[in-house]
Amino acid sequence: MNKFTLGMIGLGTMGRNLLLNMADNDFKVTGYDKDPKMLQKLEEDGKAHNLKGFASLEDFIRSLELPRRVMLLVPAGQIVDSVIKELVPLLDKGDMIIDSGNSHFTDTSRRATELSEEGIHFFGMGISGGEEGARFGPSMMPGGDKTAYNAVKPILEAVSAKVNGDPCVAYIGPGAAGHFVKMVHNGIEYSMMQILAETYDLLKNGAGYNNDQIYGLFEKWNNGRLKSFLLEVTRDIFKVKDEKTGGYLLDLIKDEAKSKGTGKWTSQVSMDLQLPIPTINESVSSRDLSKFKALRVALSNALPHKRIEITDKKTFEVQLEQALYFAMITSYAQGLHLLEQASKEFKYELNLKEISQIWRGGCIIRAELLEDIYQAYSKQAGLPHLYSDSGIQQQLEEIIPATRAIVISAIQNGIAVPCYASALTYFDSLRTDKSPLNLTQAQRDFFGAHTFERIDEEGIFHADWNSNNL
Ligand SMILES: NC(=O)C1=CN([C@@H]2O[C@H](COP(=O)(O)OP(=O)(O)OC[C@H]3O[C@@H](n4cnc5c(N)ncnc54)[C@H](OP(=O)(O)O)[C@@H]3O)[C@@H](O)[C@H]2O)C=CC1
Ligand SMILES: O=C(CO)[C@H](O)[C@H](O)COP(=O)(O)O
Repeated sequence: MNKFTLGMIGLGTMGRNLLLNMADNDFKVTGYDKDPKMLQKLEEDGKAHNLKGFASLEDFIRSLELPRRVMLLVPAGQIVDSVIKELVPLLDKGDMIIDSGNSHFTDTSRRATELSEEGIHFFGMGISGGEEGARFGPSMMPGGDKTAYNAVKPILEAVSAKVNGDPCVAYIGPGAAGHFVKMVHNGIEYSMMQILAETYDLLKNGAGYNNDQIYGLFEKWNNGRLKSFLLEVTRDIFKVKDEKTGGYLLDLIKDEAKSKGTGKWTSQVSMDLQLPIPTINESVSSRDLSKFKALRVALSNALPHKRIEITDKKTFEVQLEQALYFAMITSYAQGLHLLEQASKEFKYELNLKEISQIWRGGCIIRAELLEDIYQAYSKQAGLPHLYSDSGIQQQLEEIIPATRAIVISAIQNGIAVPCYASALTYFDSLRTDKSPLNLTQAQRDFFGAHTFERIDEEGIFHADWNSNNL
């Protein structure tokens, strides 16, 4: 029997579609899943390619050419460890395992170390684009063992999304760099989604737009500089009707958001690295806050407020487009700043130009704006922050006044805009040459003798605050 080039474990949404994509690109691939229904579905969908699925892990492993390339697309966490445990006794030295799920980067580091002791190459790869992306061209972020990467590079490049002919996949860096970058991608994704939710709230509850009007506005914006995958799918949501009731499906969805953890992990790491990403943090908190439905309902009854309708809708639309653009720039800026810091801390050797390039196509956060970001990092590899680029600065000058107007109007009208407000405050904090944190240092020294530095003299100082000129 001719052996298979790559085997996929986990034939759910992502695994099945990525495997079909590989088969479309003439790679001889196979799959394994514990669930017989998944195997049947793979064979039905893959009839044209004679795609084979195995119900026995042993047969699946025997069917692969040496050295074996095994890709995992199973749920992240404990399941990945149990699949690896089952796999290892069946593999030989030199074989490789590619974990393409949303694994936590610290799990990836641990697994790489454990598997290298067994002589097995392991690398973690983030993949983005959802079902459609996996099937027709995702963005992929592989990191870790370069031998293993080189062995699958031609497959990954062939199946990835392409922008101007360039594949949306590149070697990200050593260790768990691939999974780290995918995690931050998801943090940016959470932020962009929350900003769009706040925009919806402003339009619906602030300015009284109906779903059709919001669809029209998003359609108009998506034809301009805001063009992005998330704006496009959000626009389409406003059109979808419920089969049962005939009403808008969106209006029937409970307002409590779930999450699988990648946004939270991004916020947790940012705190550990002391690299602030407040807008991403707010998007994580907004999902968590939404879960207190009963409390929200009780408080809205106990503390009702009247929302004032925004009447100058024309000006409001123009300003909102600018504010939305600003908040999107800031979401990327915070994520990229975190990557810069993590690269130093974890020695990931991240190339932000290349990362913005592979995010331009295939992934959930793909957007026209990434072209400007890519240009910014192409001009200056060590750009300290996205706001430091002169092209971005010109855009900021134009859009900040409108952002202020939108945030003020939201606050006056009692509409919660945590991401918009935090993005603006982040901007104001970052471009402040003199922060008020000299006072924080004085307070710390006053009550705890924690010392401070002076602006007129080198060294570490402590003052006797109680006896000084009171
Ligand atoms: N869905 C998405 O849009 C994206 C998902 N991801 C990530 O990709 C990974 C896979 O996600 P997705 O495809 O959506 O998940 P699914 O749940 O759709 O598919 C996972 C598949 O793995 C199977 N499985 C579970 N345990 C085992 C095992 N021990 N051996 C073999 N097969 C097993 C599951 O079977 P069963 O159902 O019977 O348990 C299921 O068929 C996750 O880490 C996810 O976070 C990344 C990007 C986008
Ligand atoms: O990885 C993805 C896309 O890039 C997934 O869509 C993402 O994991 C969804 O996350 P959550 O369920 O937490 O909203």
